[in-house]
This record gives sequence, C-alpha cells and structure tokens, in this order.
Amino acid sequence: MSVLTTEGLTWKIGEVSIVDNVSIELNQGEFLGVIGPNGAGKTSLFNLISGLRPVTAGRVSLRGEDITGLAPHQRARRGLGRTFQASSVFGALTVAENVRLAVQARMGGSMALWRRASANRAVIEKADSCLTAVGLAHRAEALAATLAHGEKRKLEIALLLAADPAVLLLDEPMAGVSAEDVPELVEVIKGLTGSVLMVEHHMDVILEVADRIAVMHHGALLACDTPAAVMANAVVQEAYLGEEL
Ligand SMILES: Nc1ncnc2c1ncn2[C@@H]1O[C@H](COP(=O)(O)OP(=O)(O)OP(=O)(O)O)[C@@H](O)[C@H]1O
Repeated sequence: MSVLTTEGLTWKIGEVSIVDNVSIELNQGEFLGVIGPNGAGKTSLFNLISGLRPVTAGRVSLRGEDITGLAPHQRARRGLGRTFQASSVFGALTVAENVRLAVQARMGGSMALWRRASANRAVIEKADSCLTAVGLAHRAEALAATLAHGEKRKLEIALLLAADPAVLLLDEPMAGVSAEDVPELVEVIKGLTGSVLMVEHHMDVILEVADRIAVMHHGALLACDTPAAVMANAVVQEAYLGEEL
C-alpha cells in the first residue's frame, strides 16, 4: 500500500522545469532511495513534498489524503517528517533537552496542567526511546554544541522520530560525516522502522539500505526500480556518464 504518492509533480522557474512531472509511490514500510547527479532536482522534489515550495502542477498525497495545498507544519502534523541538510539543533541545550522539546512540540495541547506530572514522564520516556533508537542515549546529558558531526546527524534523526512520523524524508543524512562515522550512521538508518524516502550521494549507502531506488536527472524521473535493476539500467548509466555510480 502506498503511504506517500506524488503524481505529475512539477516545479517550474520561468520556463525551466526544476522538477518535471515526477510520479513516485512510497509503499508502507519501504525504504526508497533518491539519487541523481548534482542539480538533478532531488532537494527540490523534497521541498515540494514537504511543502516548502508550492507546486506548479501535480499532487502529493499522504496516506490517501491530498496534501498538495497544505503548509509544511500541517503536513508535519499529518505525519510527514523531514530532516534538513542544515542543522536544526539548539547547541546550548543538552541532547536530551533538544529531544524533549521536540516531543513536547508534538504533544502540544495534551499537556494540560492537571496532568503535568504524567505528561512530563511521558515526554522523558519518549525522548529516551528516540535517543536509544539512534544510539545516543549515552550522550543524553552532553551539550548539543559539543557533539561530533556524526552524533549531530543522529540527534537530528532523533528529533525527527520524536514526532512519530508516518513518513520520514531524509535529505543527505551523511552530509559532512567523516568516513569512519558513516558505518555507524548507516546502522542507525537501517534500524529505522517506517516508510523512508532518502536523498543520498553515497551510492554504497543507498545500495545497502534501499528497497528501491528512484533516479532523477534534469528534474525528471529516469527510473524507479530495485537496486540491481537500476544499476543495470543503460539510461541511468548514460545519465551518470563521467560520474562514479
Ligand atoms: N530557488 C531556486 N531558484 C533558482 N534555481 C533553483 C532554485 N532551487 C533550485 N534551483 C536549481 O534547480 C536545480 C536543481 O536543484 P536541486 O538542489 O533540487 O538539485 P539536487 O539534485 O538536490 O542537487 P545536489 O545533489 O547538488 O544537492 C539546480 O540547477 C538548481 O540550481
């Protein structure tokens, strides 16, 4: 069953199609990787899906509901979670405080005064489970500013998990992470349950985690298939000519 669908998604600047008629389906529990040469339109596609840019044409549906006209925070509330390439972490707060804030933001109205104590417990427990899921529980009391790059990426994923998203959009989660920290982060990403759409430049990472791979080129979708089929696809190889696939 499809949990996230784009139909004919298009974003034009003037006459130039930055995202060109892209139709993809992310199935429940699936890990779909998005690859493509620099400037192919991957981040722009994410911006359309998360609502940061208005579409020129096409539709985005989340669990069968048309969300094309909704603002980013409305999509987030319906279960669309997104990490950003730019860091969204409060450096002066501890790791645990950062995640608790994210959990509280999610719980919002349910924090009525008379149930404050139990709500606080629920926030702390939820935050702890998010930190455990990304392997950061041992750093809970560290100031976020003191985290290494790879740890910061893990924290960003924990912040995403705090909202219990139905769909996770990961935009280059390995960006800026040193080579020796990549395997650990890959393990964290492999451990994510749920439906994931991930842009990533590291082909070896995509091949390790993705059930299917969508290939973009000049804004259009070239292929969307199993890793083996995509690697064997002559059109994909042509698009990557001169680049390492
Ligand atoms: N706001 C904008 N105004 C003008 N051009 C833009 C804008 N946003 C993106 N573009 C152009 O659209 C194209 C696609 O950009 P996008 O960042 O989506 O590609 P990408 O596949 O994510 O690239 P990369 O792999 O380098 O991150 C690029 O040529 C970029 O210069």
